[in-house]
Amino acid sequence: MQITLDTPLDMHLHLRDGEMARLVTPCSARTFAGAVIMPNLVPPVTDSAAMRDYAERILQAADGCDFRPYMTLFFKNQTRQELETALANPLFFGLKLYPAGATTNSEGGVKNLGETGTTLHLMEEMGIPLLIHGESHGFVMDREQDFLPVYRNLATRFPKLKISMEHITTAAALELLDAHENLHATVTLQHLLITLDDLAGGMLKPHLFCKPIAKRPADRDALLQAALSGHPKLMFGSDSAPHPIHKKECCGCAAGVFTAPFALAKLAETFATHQSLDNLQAFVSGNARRIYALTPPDKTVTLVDTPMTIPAAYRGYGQEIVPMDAGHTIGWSVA
Ligand SMILES: NC(=O)N[C@@H](CC(=O)O)C(=O)O
Repeated sequence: MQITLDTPLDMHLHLRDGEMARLVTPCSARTFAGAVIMPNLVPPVTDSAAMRDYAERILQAADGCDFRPYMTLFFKNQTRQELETALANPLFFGLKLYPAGATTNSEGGVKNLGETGTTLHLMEEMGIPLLIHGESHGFVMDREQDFLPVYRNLATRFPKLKISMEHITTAAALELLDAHENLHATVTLQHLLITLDDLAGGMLKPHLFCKPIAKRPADRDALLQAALSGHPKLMFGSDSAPHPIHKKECCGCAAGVFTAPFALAKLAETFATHQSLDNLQAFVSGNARRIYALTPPDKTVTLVDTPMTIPAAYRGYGQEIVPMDAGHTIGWSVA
């Protein structure tokens, strides 16, 4: 069995910077035609000059692969002038809003959502998508669910604003997605496959720890069914988020799961296992292209049902990252 995918897109990706970016960027650029690049560097990418320079470093790190970084700015109540300057860069994609402290490097995020209205009005008027890390500061298993009223409120107040609920993890978020025309969502590989049990039900698995945390079987099953069915508002966004091994295998494990190098192969295996390969194209590209009218570089990737073993670690440029399912064999690989 095999499948050829056109212009695969990763709609939520962390490439970091410096040596780490040099190691991980080719892992995505080899198989994806483009990816939405998250701005949570230290310091975060808040203005157009920093965004332009970061895009340049990513393109250099992509090592000759045809790969379009769709760049985001870290939401900071940007002004009209700042948004216009960003829009002048053809690689600019949207603004990513982090509630302050919700996840890795988000300390400078939004403290008071009530103060975001002016920028959101401008974004609506200018057609700039809003990407949100939708978690409250409550109990960890309820953070996404607690945030859903915020999505509802924003979707209603700004009906022309394209809002993406990033890396959704609950059946409740899926329901909300269907209730508002202007809501869209990304979902990761790990949230289609694992629950809290896989992470913490037995021995603690740091390489499965991310934000939002994996939820209940019913949530995982609902997300998987939606992806397998090619749900038209659901897009693949790996949230592949590399951390060096010493920040994962330690006391105080950083949140983030690294999946980029084999995400498409694992998705192909998953969709094939559920006789849903026909819907993979929509999930990994078609939906995103339609929702955002994207024209990524032409690129096709053929996946075959030839097994591959996920490496124990990815090493280079003085970095070492342990991926999800390190050392496991999966049934599919890139041809
Ligand atoms: N997903 C994560 O657990 N971590 C991401 C940030 C994020 O997307 O939440 C990271 O940058 O490490």
